[in-house]
Amino acid sequence: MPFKTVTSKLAAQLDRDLMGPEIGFTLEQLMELAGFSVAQAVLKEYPLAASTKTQVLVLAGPGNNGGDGLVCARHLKLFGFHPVVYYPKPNSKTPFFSRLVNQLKFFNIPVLNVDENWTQFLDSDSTVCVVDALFGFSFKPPVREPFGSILQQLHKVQDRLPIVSVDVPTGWDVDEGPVEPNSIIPKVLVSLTVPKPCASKIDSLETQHYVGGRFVPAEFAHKYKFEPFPYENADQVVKLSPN
Ligand SMILES: NC(=O)C1=CN([C@@H]2O[C@H](COP(=O)(O)OP(=O)(O)OC[C@H]3O[C@@H](n4cnc5c(N)ncnc54)[C@H](OP(=O)(O)O)[C@@H]3O)[C@@H](O)[C@H]2O)[C@@H](O)CC1
Ligand SMILES: [K+]
Repeated sequence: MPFKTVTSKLAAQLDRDLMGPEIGFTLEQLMELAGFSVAQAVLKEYPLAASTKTQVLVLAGPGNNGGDGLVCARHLKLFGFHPVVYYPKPNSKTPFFSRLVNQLKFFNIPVLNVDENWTQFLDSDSTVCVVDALFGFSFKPPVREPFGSILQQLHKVQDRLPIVSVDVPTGWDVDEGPVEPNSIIPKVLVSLTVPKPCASKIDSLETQHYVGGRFVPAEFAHKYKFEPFPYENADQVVKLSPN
């Protein structure tokens, strides 16, 4: 399905618009829907009935992309998966993020800190997939540590352990795509609200492309010059390619 994209600059403006005084969404509301939609994409791609594996490794970054990952982990648990979260640089700017972490503890979901051994979960015998919620549309290369080393590890295992990237494959230039030679190639990309330009660089033979974050009416989509996506029923994601 052909799709329009919005640049990183426009995506940030769209976000501010949704959370501005006129429309009035809160970050918490949008993040809940964003994380919920990523969990739905995981379930659609890796149905529990098709495998004996249930473990999912969620890598959460320091910004809102990481927050989507924290929410996603909670919904994955409700769906029947066993998520483990690696959260090396907790967001300390707002208490909301520590509340999301408390919710994970409430759900008995392990949250590993920077010093803990997260690479033990890069094991395709027990792990279904890795959710890449490290960076989204505000990422500016080059990547700083510890995230550079994390990406190197992911690059090494990506042929045997599928990566599900949230909004933007981490390390990709949001507008240009995979500019670094060792960029990760996700098996699934879940664009949020509307794909960013890097999504047009994915190879549909390698990467299944979904859009999620079902939170704008048609008029708002038209203001940002894209068509609403053909979500079915109560689905929070729609597959754009291959279809
Ligand atoms: N409307 C929507 O669609 C919604 C979108 N949502 C989600 O929000 C995402 C955008 O979130 P965001 O703006 O917080 O930025 P994000 O990409 O998480 O990264 C910022 C962090 O990364 C850091 N950082 C940057 N570059 C770095 C580097 N090279 N190396 C290391 N660190 C680096 C930077 O640190 P700083 O530079 O500030 O020190 C900061 O801490 C979006 O993609 C979507 O997933 C939903 O939650 C809500 C509704
Ligand atoms: K990401």
